[in-house]
Amino acid sequence: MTSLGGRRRTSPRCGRQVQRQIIQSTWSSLRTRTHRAVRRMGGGAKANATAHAQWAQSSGAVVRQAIVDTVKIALSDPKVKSVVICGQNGNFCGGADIKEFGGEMTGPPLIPMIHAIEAANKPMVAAIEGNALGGGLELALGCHYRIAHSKARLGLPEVTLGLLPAAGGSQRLPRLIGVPDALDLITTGRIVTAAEALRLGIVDQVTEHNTVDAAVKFALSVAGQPLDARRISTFPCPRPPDSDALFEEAMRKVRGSARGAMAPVACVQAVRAAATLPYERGMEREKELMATLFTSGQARALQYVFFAQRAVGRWSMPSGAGWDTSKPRPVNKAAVIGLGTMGRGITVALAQTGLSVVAIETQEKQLMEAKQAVTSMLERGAKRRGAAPALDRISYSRNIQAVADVDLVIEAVFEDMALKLEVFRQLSAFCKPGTLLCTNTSALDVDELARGTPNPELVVGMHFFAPAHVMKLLEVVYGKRSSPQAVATAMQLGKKMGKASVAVGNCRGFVGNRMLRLYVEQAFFLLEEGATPELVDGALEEFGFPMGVFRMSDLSGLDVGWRTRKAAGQAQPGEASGQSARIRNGSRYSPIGDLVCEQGRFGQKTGRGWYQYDKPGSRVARSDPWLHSFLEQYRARHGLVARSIDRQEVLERCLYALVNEGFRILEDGIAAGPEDIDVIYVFGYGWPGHRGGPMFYASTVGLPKVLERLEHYHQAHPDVPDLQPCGLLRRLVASGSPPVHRWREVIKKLHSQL
Ligand SMILES: CCCCCC/C=C/CC(=O)SCCNC(=O)CCNC(=O)[C@H](O)C(C)(C)COP(=O)(O)OP(=O)(O)OC[C@H]1O[C@@H](n2cnc3c(N)ncnc32)[C@H](O)[C@@H]1OP(=O)(O)O
Repeated sequence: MTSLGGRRRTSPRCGRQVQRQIIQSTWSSLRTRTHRAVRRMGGGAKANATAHAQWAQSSGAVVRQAIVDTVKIALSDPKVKSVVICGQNGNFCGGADIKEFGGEMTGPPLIPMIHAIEAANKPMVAAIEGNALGGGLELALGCHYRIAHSKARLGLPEVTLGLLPAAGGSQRLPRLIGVPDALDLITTGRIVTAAEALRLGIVDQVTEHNTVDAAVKFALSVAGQPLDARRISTFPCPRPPDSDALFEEAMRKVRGSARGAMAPVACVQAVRAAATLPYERGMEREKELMATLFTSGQARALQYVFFAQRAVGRWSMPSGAGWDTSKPRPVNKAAVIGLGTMGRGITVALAQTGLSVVAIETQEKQLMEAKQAVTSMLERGAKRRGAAPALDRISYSRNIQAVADVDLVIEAVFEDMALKLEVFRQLSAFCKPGTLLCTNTSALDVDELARGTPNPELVVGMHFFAPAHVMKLLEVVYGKRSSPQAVATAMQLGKKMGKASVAVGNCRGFVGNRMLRLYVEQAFFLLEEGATPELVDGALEEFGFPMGVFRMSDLSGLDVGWRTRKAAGQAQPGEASGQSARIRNGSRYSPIGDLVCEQGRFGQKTGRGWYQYDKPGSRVARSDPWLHSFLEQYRARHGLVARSIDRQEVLERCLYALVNEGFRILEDGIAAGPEDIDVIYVFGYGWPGHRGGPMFYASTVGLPKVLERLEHYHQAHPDVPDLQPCGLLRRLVASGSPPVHRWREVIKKLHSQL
């Protein structure tokens, strides 16, 4: 048996040898070690040489070369009976280095390397600790056996990067675990635990102990046994009897869930090739499909989102404080105040994270209902994950004094400033010193709330999205006086809850809702000018949103925005006609949404909204003749002449207005960079990931074009000041429209000149 570091040990039990190949799968930090290892190998590798290597294009070539060489040596050495391939530092291999995808491929190609491993005449065993993802799992699938640690995670997440598993993964996985499960994993990129991998048949054994030792023991036990039945590429692909229907259903599902996204469709096509073609032809199809995806704009956009998601973790505040200078406080116990829909979801999310939670609701009946709802949400989640529900982590109380020993409170009462101020006053009296006070609000002023407490530095906003235990986005809103430590604590808690957490400044609507207002407003204006909800929604859904603006409004309830507009003094009762009915503070305003609400049409919950539904609560939207004649009468009353509007105009008006506000947000320093806005939109507002978020999208359209179209629409609608192109957009265009990752430099310069 050969050990790490080039020392050779002989198995005391059988005297046979196992070659261990170390694949280094962490990304940049170990490059130097990679090079050292390469030099060692270059200096005359022996059969027992260790390859510390990295799965990356630049050094990935080195890894592949090392694997090819070492496997060759191991196979030709009669003393070596079996080979174990493992990672280093507890990690098998997380897959390719995404940053290197644009570069030239050098070194031995991956596919022949995996084929050589599979064709080996000695048992090749993958010892999987940590992650085996993407190319990492494809390598493991080329091995004859896979032994995983119980904490390992396995998956083919390529689809989330706009790709498909193109090193044989799309052809081997269905042969190994069958078409339905392979389709699920490959089209969703879902990552599975070792236990699920064992149940699915991806791994042969799971160990709680040292994985490499277990794999070595296993490798020795199978040395000399025939391998023909272990080469996955030679397996016939099990074909379900109704496979045509299965693939059609899979195609319908991916087309419905990721509208316009190419990768999930290509994944279905690749698995279909595995099920219908001999392996070699399937591999050709896999290659063909990957060739289209690899250089596509969609793959670039999704890979941008991957890095943007990580970039938002490196948050900063205008003061310069940020993730690298602010230490979060430990949070072991938290309280949630108010157990409506949001409070319940937040309670579930906290309990699932492993925190002790005190859930407080003053009304007995509501408390009982909430307890029941939270319990069933936790039970459903636990069943899905195959874990025990975290019921005993939650205690329920009607008394706000139960917050006395918590480290952090999330207030989730009704969106009413007076009510929230009163809750914060009580919290300040009952919490122990230093308790962080968070408000779950989608629009209220965090500074005003903070001013009402003796310790404003402990106050931050945590804007969750409904349902809070499911939606991935969290806006962490810092006020003028929030301490960096308070922000760091909220950001870390968000990360622990598995949220894409984005730190943003305090302004009306924060980032997401501030931009959304402009998007919705343009949709209303388009209705006034001649569009229908169907036309607007059709254009937006074709663009890739899961729901257009009107369908989404029906789902979330029209009354929510109406209440906000009434509170802001915008919505006024009655059907006044004439120009003044459509002007607020000197700017164009559309009362269409208010008038629809006055009819008691609040969307799905009332069975009527922008569409009609079979009954209240039903989800299938049907075109509503009432709405169309309402629009005609409205236009007639206001002297508006309907004109023909095409989908292009719908997209430009709605999306560029939203993007323009994004530039204003960057200019105001409410978001630190375009990545923050893009992550908020992709994870919280259904912006299609394959378009990369609104700011990335603007860069792909071309900033000069966005500027020109905004100027055009502003000229056509001078009463809509929001359409006036933002100064930052002009500045970026004047500086040659740099790529999105360089916008921060321009923004920094702009801020330094203010
Ligand atoms: C023409 C055919 C060519 C075929 C070539 C072969 C193709 C193979 C396909 C693939 O393998 S695609 C890649 C598949 N793998 C993944 O998608 C995994 C992505 N990574 C993750 O899921 C996670 O990072 C992790 C591995 C589970 C680790 O999670 P953890 O929370 O511990 O760390 P992070 O904060 O996510 O990442 C740390 C650090 O590393 C960077 N990074 C992570 N993965 C990659 C990667 N695949 N490529 C480049 N860089 C990666 C990440 O950006 C972080 O760095 P930062 O500087 O802090 O941003």
